[in-house]
Amino acid sequence: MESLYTTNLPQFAYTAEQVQNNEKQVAEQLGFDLSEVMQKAGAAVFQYIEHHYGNHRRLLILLGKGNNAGDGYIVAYLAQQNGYQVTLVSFVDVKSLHGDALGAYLQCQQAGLAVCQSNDLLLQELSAFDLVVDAMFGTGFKGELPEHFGQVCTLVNQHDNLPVISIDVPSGVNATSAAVANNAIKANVTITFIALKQGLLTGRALEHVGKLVFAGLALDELFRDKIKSNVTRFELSQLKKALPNRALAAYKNQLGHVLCIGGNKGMAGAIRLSAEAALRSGAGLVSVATHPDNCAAVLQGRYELMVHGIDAEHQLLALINKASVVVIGPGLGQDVWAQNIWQWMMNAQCLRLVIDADGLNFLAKSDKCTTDNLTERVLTPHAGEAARLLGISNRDVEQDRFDSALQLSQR
Ligand SMILES: NC(=O)C1=CN([C@@H]2O[C@H](COP(=O)(O)OP(=O)(O)OC[C@H]3O[C@@H](n4cnc5c(N)ncnc54)[C@H](O)[C@@H]3O)[C@@H](O)[C@H]2O)[C@@H](O)CC1
Ligand SMILES: [K+]
Repeated sequence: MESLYTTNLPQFAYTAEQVQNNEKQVAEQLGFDLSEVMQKAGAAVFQYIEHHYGNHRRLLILLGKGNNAGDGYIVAYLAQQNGYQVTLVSFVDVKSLHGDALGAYLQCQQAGLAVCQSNDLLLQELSAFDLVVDAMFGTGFKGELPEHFGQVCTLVNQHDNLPVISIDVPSGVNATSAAVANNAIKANVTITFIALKQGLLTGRALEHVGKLVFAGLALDELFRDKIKSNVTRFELSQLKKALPNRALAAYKNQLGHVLCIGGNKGMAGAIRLSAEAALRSGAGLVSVATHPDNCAAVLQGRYELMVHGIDAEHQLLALINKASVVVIGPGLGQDVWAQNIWQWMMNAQCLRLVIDADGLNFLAKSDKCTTDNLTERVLTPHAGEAARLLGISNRDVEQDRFDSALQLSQR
């Protein structure tokens, strides 16, 4: 039988809203209604279980009230039909189900599958199960988990040997912003449908997603062609393809010259690592401008580097004039030596500037960014540095990493 899922993830990612607002139209254009799409979603998850957890015969399926639960009911139905022992636990009154989720529930009911309401006794007995299917919340989730959902997620997370498959999105993860609710479930595998959700790709969400698997449900290609994505996912293999081929007769002066500025007294490591990374990723020439005390340490064992001790910032001029890309910040520090270099650089002309680490700290303290004359700038903040640059808390950044990145790019 044809595989209904793949571990080769698409390149483009979308918000939950983009998927919700467009899946119906895309499905209809292909001649499906959404209840058929739900059947396909359930079938893809069940096929994954059969292929990868086929000897895990006792399934616990945790259900909410929306269409994510609808997918869970379809998985339950298919598993029961194939001889699995299935226990369904709903955290809402099944009377509140409606639409396609209700249809999927009725399909289970007709097949004789009973649904338990969440009950403490059952939750104490997780060792009676081989696999948990998380169908509590999907793309509809925002904010914090209601307490009784959070309690069961915590319990499941504590059972290290109990694998969890999350349907579409791990419950408690916001599929758009990558914000993670308290007590969100930690999946071993998340099988996501139709289009990759951007919130599954970054930050703390990664710890909850586990292995990410994609099931296009036959809608993915049309969806991708019709809907513009604002988030592109890169894998190393794609980055390799993006690098131009080297001519056989190429020589180092034709392959770019990176200048790495940083490494204060006693902090040679970061600038050495960034310079070495530039060499390894293919730069023809790499120069380092660092504290004079670091020259020997930076050069040690990496004799391709051209290392310059900087006593006075004007010494940078000759180096910048030769560089095609300048990196400033790794191990730069915050003292007078570092400040002088930073100030000088902010008035210098260079085509491309990567600002990292202490460079970002200086940038956060500047009342205005004096690098406006530059044509290309790349900032590489972690969440803490991004928070400083935006004048917000780390938590605020983690609540929406995409929006934070967008705000930074617009400054
Ligand atoms: N037939 C369909 O529409 C299809 C739906 N799909 C599934 O449907 C999912 C989306 O379904 P829904 O839009 O119903 O949403 P969910 O099933 O993700 O969420 C259910 C409900 O939870 C509520 N909710 C959100 N945050 C909450 C919070 N913090 N506390 C309490 N309640 C909260 C929402 O208002 C929503 O009504 C997808 O993730 C996917 O699994 C797929 O099966 C494809 C087909
Ligand atoms: K889920």
